[in-house]
Formats: sequence, C-alpha cells, structure tokens
Amino acid sequence: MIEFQSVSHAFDDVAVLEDVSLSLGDGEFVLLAGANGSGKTTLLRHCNGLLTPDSGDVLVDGTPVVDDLIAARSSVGMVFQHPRDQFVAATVGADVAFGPENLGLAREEIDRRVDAALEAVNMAGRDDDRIDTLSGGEQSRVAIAGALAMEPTHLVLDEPFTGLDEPARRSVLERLESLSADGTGILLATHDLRDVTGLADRVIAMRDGRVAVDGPPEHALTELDGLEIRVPEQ
Ligand SMILES: Nc1ncnc2c1ncn2[C@@H]1O[C@H](COP(=O)(O)OP(=O)(O)OP(=O)(O)O)[C@@H](O)[C@H]1O
Repeated sequence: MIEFQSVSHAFDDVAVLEDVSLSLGDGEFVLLAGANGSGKTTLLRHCNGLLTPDSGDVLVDGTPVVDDLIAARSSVGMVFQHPRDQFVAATVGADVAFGPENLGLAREEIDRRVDAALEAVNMAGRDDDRIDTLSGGEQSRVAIAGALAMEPTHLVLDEPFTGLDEPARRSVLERLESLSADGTGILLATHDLRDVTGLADRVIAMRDGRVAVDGPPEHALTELDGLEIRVPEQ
C-alpha cells in the first residue's frame, strides 16, 4: 500500500502539491490524470523518496518513505518520464539485468526476469543492442523492462507510452494488467486515457496540485470535463 497523507510540496515557494491525500492498494490499478503542470510527476517522485514532502507523510506498506528509503525503493518500481534518466549500462540486456543482479538473485532467475521483461515490451532477443543506438520509443521500452524485471510490489509509471508504437503499447498494457491481477499495485500517470480506463480500478485526476477527482473510472470520466484531459469517446 502507498499512502499520501496531506502531502504538500513547493518549489521555490511555489506550491506544486497541496494537501494531497490518496492511496494505492496492493493489486490496485490506478490512473493518474491531469493537465501539464498539474503536479503528477512531482507526486510520483514522492513515492520512492526522490522528493520529500514539505508537510504531510508518504508511507509505503505503513512505513514513512523518509524513515526507510531502501525499503521504499525496493518495493516501489519507477518508470521515469524521460528514459535516459534511468539507464545504468551500455547494452539492453545488461541494463535490464542490473536491478535483479543487485538483489543478489541466482543467474537463472535473473535471466528469466530479463527475458520476461523484454518480451513484455516487444524487445525479446535485443539483449546485445547498444542503448545509445536505439530509437526513443525503444529506449522507453527498455526503461519499462528495467522496472518490470525488479518485480516490485508497486509499480509507478510516468507517461510510459510516450513514443511507443501501438503493438508495444498494447503489450505493456497487457503486462500491467496481469501484474495487477497478480497483486502488484500500479500507479500510471498518463494524458492518454484511451483504452486504459477499462483496465483501471480508479482514476485520480490532479488540478493545480490538488486531487480534483478520485473514483471508479465510470464516475471519474464524467468529472474530468474542464481538466484538459483527453477523455476517450464513449
Ligand atoms: N525541480 C523543479 N523546480 C522548480 N519547479 C518545478 C520542478 N519540478 C517541477 N516544477 C514545477 O512544478 C509544476 C508541476 O510539475 P510536474 O512535472 O509535477 O507536472 P506534471 O503534471 O507531471 O506535468 P506534465 O503533464 O507536463 O508532465 C510545474 O509548474 C513545474 O514547472
């Protein structure tokens, strides 16, 4: 469970999150929507302590993130908006294997995770490709695979579909859906609610740093008018 309790955060005295309270339960699939600049990335970066609240608390499985950063970072997998932020190796296979290797897993288990993660993003067999030779969309897929290979309890993704072609987008969505069914909490920030709302248990929409809507998709979608969010045609 990830919980935000009255979290506020400002950059240079400009409030970006204001009194945000929300939760992500185990196995819950939650969409985070909101216009540009509404505070989504800032919120997600609190989930594993990349940012800390000015006031309020963020808890992962009952423990404040600030009290145990290592525990939070091993429970919460992150996919950043800009994939170059998270590459640590030169080749695809080495990069995706890096996290599981640091968990001290056996080689067969690492190889299994890398294969499954690359398959989920339609990059099977591309282990030896150099990351700096990949297209932007392919780099995004490798970044997603890196987070999937950690098999975290909660997976937080910031606009992961930017630059992905339709088969890759579908494949990643299917993987997220099956992870959620198996108990992984998914918090997915996206501008594009097309065909993802059907998979979600809840939609949370931000406006000006506050939670404007939090409810089941069928309820939330009727509330999104005026939030500059692309709503799928009914
Ligand atoms: N490190 C920072 N320093 C100063 N201001 C920042 C910083 N990070 C974010 N902001 C500001 O906080 C506000 C919210 O940004 P944030 O990236 O959280 O929004 P977002 O909802 O993720 O937007 P987008 O949909 O464009 O990705 C913006 O006005 C942004 O300029």
